[in-house]
Amino acid sequence: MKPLNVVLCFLLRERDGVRSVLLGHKKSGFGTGKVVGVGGKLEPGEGPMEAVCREVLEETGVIVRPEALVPAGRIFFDFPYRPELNMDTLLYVTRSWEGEPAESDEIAPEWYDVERLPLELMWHDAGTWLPLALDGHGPNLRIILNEDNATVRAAVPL
Ligand SMILES: Nc1[nH]c(=O)nc2c1ncn2[C@H]1C[C@H](O)[C@@H](COP(=O)(O)OP(=O)(O)OP(=O)(O)O)O1
Repeated sequence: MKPLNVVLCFLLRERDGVRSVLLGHKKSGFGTGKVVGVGGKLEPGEGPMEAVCREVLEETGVIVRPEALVPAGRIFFDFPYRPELNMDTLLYVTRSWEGEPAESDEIAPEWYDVERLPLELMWHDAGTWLPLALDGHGPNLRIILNEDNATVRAAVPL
């Protein structure tokens, strides 16, 4: 089964020596109730960077330009027990945007200290790849989920 093509974008800012990342409380759709990255599925005919700019605008009201996006890795979320959920996910970070993040129907955005990510509120796998992506290590991983479609069976190089 063909995976869904997905993008995630992490806005990074530094204030008073503290590096923060914009994450969001998901209010609807897949992963409701979790803290997640901003992003979503590509629309037909759309390129990944185009999708990032659209999703960031839809979910947070912030304008990000394609030139400001830095590729930050690729994660294949592999759900062997629900293969229709498989997602091939491109990660991006950006340090430059216009506007202030605001709540939407999909996401309530919030800044988190990169050194104290809210991993207990996120997908179980986030601890495996998110710190690597935010530190510029460009993780390239297949995350294989367990039968509960939540906990991690394995993380293997792509
Ligand atoms: N194991 C996992 N760990 C994680 O951190 N994020 C995951 C994940 N599996 C999926 N995701 C993310 C990637 C993607 O941003 C999101 C699902 O895409 P969407 O936000 O587009 O879903 P929705 O159901 O809200 O879609 P729409 O109804 O089309 O808005 O879930």
